[in-house]
Amino acid sequence: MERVRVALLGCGSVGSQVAVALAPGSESVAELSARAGVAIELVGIAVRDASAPREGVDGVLDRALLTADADALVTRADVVVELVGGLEPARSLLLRAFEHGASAVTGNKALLAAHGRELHAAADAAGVDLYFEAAVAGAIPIIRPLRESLAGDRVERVLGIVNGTTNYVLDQMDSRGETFDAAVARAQELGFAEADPTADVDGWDAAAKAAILATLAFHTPVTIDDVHREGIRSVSAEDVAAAREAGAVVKLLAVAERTTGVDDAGNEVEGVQARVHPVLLSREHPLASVRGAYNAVFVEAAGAGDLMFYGQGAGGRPTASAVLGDLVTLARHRQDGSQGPRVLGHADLPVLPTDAVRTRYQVRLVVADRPGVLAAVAQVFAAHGVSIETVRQRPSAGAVAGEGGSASLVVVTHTAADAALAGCVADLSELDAVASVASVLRVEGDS
Ligand SMILES: NC(=O)c1ccc[n+]([C@@H]2O[C@H](COP(=O)([O-])OP(=O)(O)OC[C@H]3O[C@@H](n4cnc5c(N)ncnc54)[C@H](O)[C@@H]3O)[C@@H](O)[C@H]2O)c1
Ligand SMILES: N[C@@H](CCO)C(=O)O
Ligand code: NA
Repeated sequence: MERVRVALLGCGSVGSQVAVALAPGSESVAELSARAGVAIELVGIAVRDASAPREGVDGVLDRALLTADADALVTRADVVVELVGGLEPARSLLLRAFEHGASAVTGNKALLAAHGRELHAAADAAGVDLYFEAAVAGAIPIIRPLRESLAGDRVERVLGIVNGTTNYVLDQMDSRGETFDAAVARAQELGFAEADPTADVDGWDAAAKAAILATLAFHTPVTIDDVHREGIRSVSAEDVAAAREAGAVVKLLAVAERTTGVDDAGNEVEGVQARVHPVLLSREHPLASVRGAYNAVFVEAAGAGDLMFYGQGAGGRPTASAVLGDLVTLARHRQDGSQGPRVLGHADLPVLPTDAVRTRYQVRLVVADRPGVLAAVAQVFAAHGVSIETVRQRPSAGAVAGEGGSASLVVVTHTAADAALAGCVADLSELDAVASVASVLRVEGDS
């Protein structure tokens, strides 16, 4: 093969950076071609409006490369780089590319989390590659480590801070004492958060990434519908302040793990679980040090032990770095006729239902400081079969310390099922001695 023809679909934040790096005649494309061992040739860029001005691209690239006909463009390529986002037409364009024998690179987590199984199967059937390093944690190499470097190990658990917007918001609440609304507004001003921050703050973006991480880590197709999802809207400034006092931090984590649960037929089985929710994390945990809009993925493997991957999870240039890395690999594969490792095809674990989630919990109560209260509270946990790990008591903020006042009681449980915990909370609220259940948070790492 003398050259690898590349079709770029989409010329937005990420696509425009990829386009500039592949500009015909540029030093950068010459360098990428040298690394690939074959000439990389950009043959076209599909956009919505081929006549619209394009900042950053006009003057760098020949406008004749722009086309509004993505369907035709994919049939002229050896590698298609999909950066339009969304489910359609991205899905159909990739399937069409595979039918025509092209490989593909995508950064589209939403598409992979919904239709990954179909797309991987279509690529396998066509004998071509589908690479997607940019889809999880942007620039951070995490797909390739899971797919290739750890192929000889047994991954037990993956914990990720995979959404920069929510990490920025929680970090502002922690470091500046801001409210959730003020922190979201600041993230929007700085361009981290979208005008409609739903996909980020409600955990949709992280859930798509959790599905992809779980699929790779456990060789089992996991979709976004399989992911238990809670966002960060319920996290209050008081939760974050209380966490800080207790030497912990609140983070939105994507968790993919090999665990046991109860399947739909009521049997205890080993399986895969994927979930996204806020957690209380000890400041000792490596993920607690991930500040601002940065991302990190923490992998627990049987042989390797703990690994952590850290860096920028978003932004045009950082994300384009991951896309271009995939492109160089696929160009090499086209040149030597090889193919990357299969993603699916050796599934061995069932995906556990989302209501089978079991985690540790921290329950913060405001209680009367008088005899018998602790025993009454402990009795509620016992009645629901929830085992207590630690109990801490201190005077409530503003309350007079000592007997007769009110106290803040912080109970951390061992692993418990959601339903059992919900039963505890309902019964605790009914106790005379309990003024309020101030917060309920899941716990990861040592408390
Ligand atoms: N921006 C990031 O930081 C980031 C990080 C990781 C992954 N990603 C993923 O990369 C992809 C692209 O993201 P982005 O931030 O560049 O988005 P973007 O919205 O900036 O760019 C997408 C571009 O595609 C164009 N487009 C949409 N439909 C089209 C079609 N049918 N034909 C031609 N063009 C079309 C849009 O007009 C837009 O210019 C998405 O899947 C996103 O999830 C982005
Ligand atoms: N909105 C995402 C961008 C990368 O997917 C984030 O905040 O991390
Ligand atoms: Na990545």
